[in-house]
Amino acid sequence: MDNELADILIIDDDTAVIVALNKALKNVGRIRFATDAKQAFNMIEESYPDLILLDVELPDVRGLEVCTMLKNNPETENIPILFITSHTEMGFEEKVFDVGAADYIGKPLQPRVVAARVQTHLDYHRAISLLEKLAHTDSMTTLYNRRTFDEQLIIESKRARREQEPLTVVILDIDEFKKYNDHFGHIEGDECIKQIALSLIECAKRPSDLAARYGGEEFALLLPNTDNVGAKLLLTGLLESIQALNIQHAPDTVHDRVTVSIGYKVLDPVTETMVSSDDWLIVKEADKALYQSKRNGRNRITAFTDLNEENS
Ligand SMILES: Nc1nc2c(ncn2[C@@H]2O[C@H](COP(=O)(O)OP(=O)(O)OP(=O)(O)O)[C@@H](O)[C@H]2O)c(=O)[nH]1
Repeated sequence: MDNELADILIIDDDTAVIVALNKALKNVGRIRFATDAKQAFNMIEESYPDLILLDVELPDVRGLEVCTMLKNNPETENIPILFITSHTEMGFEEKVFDVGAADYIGKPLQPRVVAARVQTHLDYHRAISLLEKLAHTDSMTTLYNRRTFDEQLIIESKRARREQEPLTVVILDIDEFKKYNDHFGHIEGDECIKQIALSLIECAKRPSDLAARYGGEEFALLLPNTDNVGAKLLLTGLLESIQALNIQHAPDTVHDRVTVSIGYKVLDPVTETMVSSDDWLIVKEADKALYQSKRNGRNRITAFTDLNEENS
């Protein structure tokens, strides 16, 4: 919602309240309204609002239940919800906060107080979202950062074991990048890293795929539900798309265009037991495969299983 007017959803069956809130918030955001819970859920599904103002008493479902449902859904749990209420009895405030509401606004409505409270929660929500984005992404490439990769690796390896699905981890590294930097300079080096990052984003297309900058000129991919055949196909496409970038390399390099070396490991529930106490083993094995790609001449893909075959 950066630089855009906030999207505020009012859920209330009282027309007078909707009109009053609309007037109070006209400079704060773009207003949508629903008069019952069913209509509200349809509107939320259409596009997630930045903030919800919710009546305690709705014709179909109680406001507290609506709030609980939204807070139990990972897609909507972070939307701030402010209750509109004329309830003044003891314990009511606690109930509102118990179901995860951000705040409540008492009736009769005071327009300036409503606008100030809503603005405060929008600013707070915007700041938290920005901090979360900064904490999880690499600012230079917009890829996820290593911390996010590490967190997701634990989650996805647990899921793969539980659901008996394959999981592929890929590590890749730009070839002879020191020579590129030494020849063209660090600014050009950064541009080269950004272009490789874009190729990764294009190749890892599934919503569950995760592309990360793992270190300086090193990247990682986490590909849930991807077996060896799928991994090979995707990585061959990646190698080709990086070759197609046609970035001239420094003199005295093995390849005259910028290339990458790739190593990967598939945890396959059919061929091996996935019980391992070391979540990082899969990364270490993908890394070993990467170094085999380097040793074999770079600009190539090596699976960890290929190493075992080479050694046998
Ligand atoms: N421009 C730029 N360079 C970086 C960045 N991060 C790491 N590097 C450079 O990447 C280079 C990596 O060099 P090495 O680890 O020696 O490996 P290499 O030259 O790529 O050789 P191989 O990995 O064996 O193919 C170093 O010169 C780092 O300074 C970055 O963010 N920007």
